[in-house]
Amino acid sequence: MLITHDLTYRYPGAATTFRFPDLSVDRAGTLLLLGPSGAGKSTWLHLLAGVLSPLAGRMELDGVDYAALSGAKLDRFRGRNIGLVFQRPYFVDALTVEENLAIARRMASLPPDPELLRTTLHQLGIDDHADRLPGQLSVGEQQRATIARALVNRPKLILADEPTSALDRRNASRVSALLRERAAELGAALIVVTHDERLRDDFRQVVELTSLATPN
Ligand SMILES: Nc1ncnc2c1ncn2[C@@H]1O[C@H](COP(=O)(O)OP(=O)(O)OP(=O)(O)O)[C@@H](O)[C@H]1O
Repeated sequence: MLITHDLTYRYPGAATTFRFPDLSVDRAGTLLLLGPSGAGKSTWLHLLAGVLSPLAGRMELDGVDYAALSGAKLDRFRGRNIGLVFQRPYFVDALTVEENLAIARRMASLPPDPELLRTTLHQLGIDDHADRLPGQLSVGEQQRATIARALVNRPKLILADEPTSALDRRNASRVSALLRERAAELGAALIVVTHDERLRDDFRQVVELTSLATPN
């Protein structure tokens, strides 16, 4: 379960501070954070991912307090427990799709599991592309490969930043369904931040945001 309490963040030198509503997301819960561009959604997701550290407040995932972790421990915690899906895929271009997935496991110090990689790619309908380079996939296929990579460590929490904004209606609906199905299968909590209104009805919890920034 993910819990946050009184989270705030300020970019260095900024005149405003972001204040985030408290969250409580159960194991296998789904949450959509819906808001306009610039509201602070990506900032929020980076905090939840432990990529940014809050100015104040607490975050806990399955009883582990983020504040107790730093450096390599935090990287390892993230690699093992949090699956990240960004709007644009970040792959190692010179490696195949399957090799990119294998790296995600290695970076989290998890043992190789070729069977799991193949199964995951199959579930996402891109097993035919396992041996291709990421640049040889369509945008929709790359997005599914990104989701596959977020799943191969069997995370407790999946965080997705605008996973559907660049996709047409059919692919957006497919990606939304895949994220929810795979999260449910893993028993992982799923949080999606987006301005894509098309996702509104797909999620159990929806939090609508206006700007989260307030003057210091
Ligand atoms: N590194 C940074 N330094 C200073 N300000 C930043 C930085 N990153 C983002 N911001 C500012 O914080 C605000 C929120 O940005 P954020 O990316 O979190 O919004 P968002 O809701 O995800 O928007 P979008 O949907 O356009 O990505 C914006 O005004 C942005 O300019």
